[in-house]
Amino acid sequence: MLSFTIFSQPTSYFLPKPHNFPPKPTKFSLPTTFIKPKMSTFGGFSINAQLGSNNEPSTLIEYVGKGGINVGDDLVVLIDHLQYACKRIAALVASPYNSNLGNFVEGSGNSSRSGRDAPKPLDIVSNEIILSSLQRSGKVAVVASEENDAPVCLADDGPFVVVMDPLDGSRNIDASIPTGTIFGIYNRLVELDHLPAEEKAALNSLQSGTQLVAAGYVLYSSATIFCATFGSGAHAFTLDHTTGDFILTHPNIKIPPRGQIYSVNDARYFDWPEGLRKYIDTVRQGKGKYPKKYSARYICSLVADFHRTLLYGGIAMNPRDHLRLVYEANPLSFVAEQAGGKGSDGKSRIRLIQPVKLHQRLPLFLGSPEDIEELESYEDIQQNVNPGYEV
Ligand SMILES: O=P(O)(O)OC[C@H]1O[C@](O)(COP(=O)(O)O)[C@@H](O)[C@@H]1O
Repeated sequence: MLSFTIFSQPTSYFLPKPHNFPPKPTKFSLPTTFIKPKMSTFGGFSINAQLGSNNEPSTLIEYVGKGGINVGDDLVVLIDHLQYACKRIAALVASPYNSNLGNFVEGSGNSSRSGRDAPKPLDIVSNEIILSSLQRSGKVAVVASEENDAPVCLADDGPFVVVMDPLDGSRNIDASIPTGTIFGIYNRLVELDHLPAEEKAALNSLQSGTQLVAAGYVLYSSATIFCATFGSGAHAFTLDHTTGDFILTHPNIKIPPRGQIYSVNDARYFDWPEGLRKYIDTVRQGKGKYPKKYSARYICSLVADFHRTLLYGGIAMNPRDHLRLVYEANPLSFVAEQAGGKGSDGKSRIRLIQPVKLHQRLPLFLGSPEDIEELESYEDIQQNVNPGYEV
């Protein structure tokens, strides 16, 4: 039985606001710091506000629309609704002292997960915010979310299927640690239209990662960043709080072919297999193919760890069966590949793994191509001892 509960949520979250948040100035004049676009450089990657032909910065919607890569009107409408939802989540995570959140009991919502995995209030609210935006877009037939046991049917004739983790990393939320939304977009499989609703929703959600039309993530951190691929490179847009627009700041991201950073929860060292221990021991000592000692960075928030890896290079990994193929590994692998990187489960390319169930978990290694290849050469890198950690 499919369930979709947005109408029973506190109305304050779901007032059908007109789609004009925040109001757009008629003529936007740029602060000079934007016109002289070089802002900073990290690891050889320069962050620029890209100016369009009218000398104004390109917004996400302009970029995907007719003035940019022109992904088609339906997808533009979907992305417009998605970015709106993500701005609402950004505002919520930045200011979570909303009394309505108290109405959500930890572990409530439409998910049977419990213990460490039980959804937090902000997980549930973020899920509802995105679901209601996608429903209003009229462009989405099915949404498969981490927060719902089964896929949710929206508009029967919607051209797209969305898979998502609405708010990853939320267990750190009370410490204001970065969180993120992950999404993937597929075409609806029209050849399945004749099937019963539940069956076609499930099959539409289990498409292979190679069929993704678009994918990305939104990082909620010191900046809110919408990073996406539509199959022609990976591009990131930073939320400009003065106008409410996502501005193209990182066009055509290229991950460094090799980084000097590994990102993993190494408290699990003694549960790791021999190959993974050996790899980490080797690069820590600067004895790998790249003869410099590696550094460790681990936020324990997948989007944040992946975003850093995309910009600085190296590997973000979780070697145990924890992260989800459909709405975490596949979308992030698509972005990684479009930036010249790799997404692997330690043995195979992620996007070639056929999903068999919605919440399927697997080891995940994302990052610089040379680092991933070197790590894979140790062969025995998937952690099979997975006792169910408490924190
Ligand atoms: O406990 P581990 O293995 O370090 O896992 C941490 C990972 O789990 C996550 O919190 C995701 O877990 P959930 O999908 O259960 O929310 C990631 O953000 C993070 O990378």
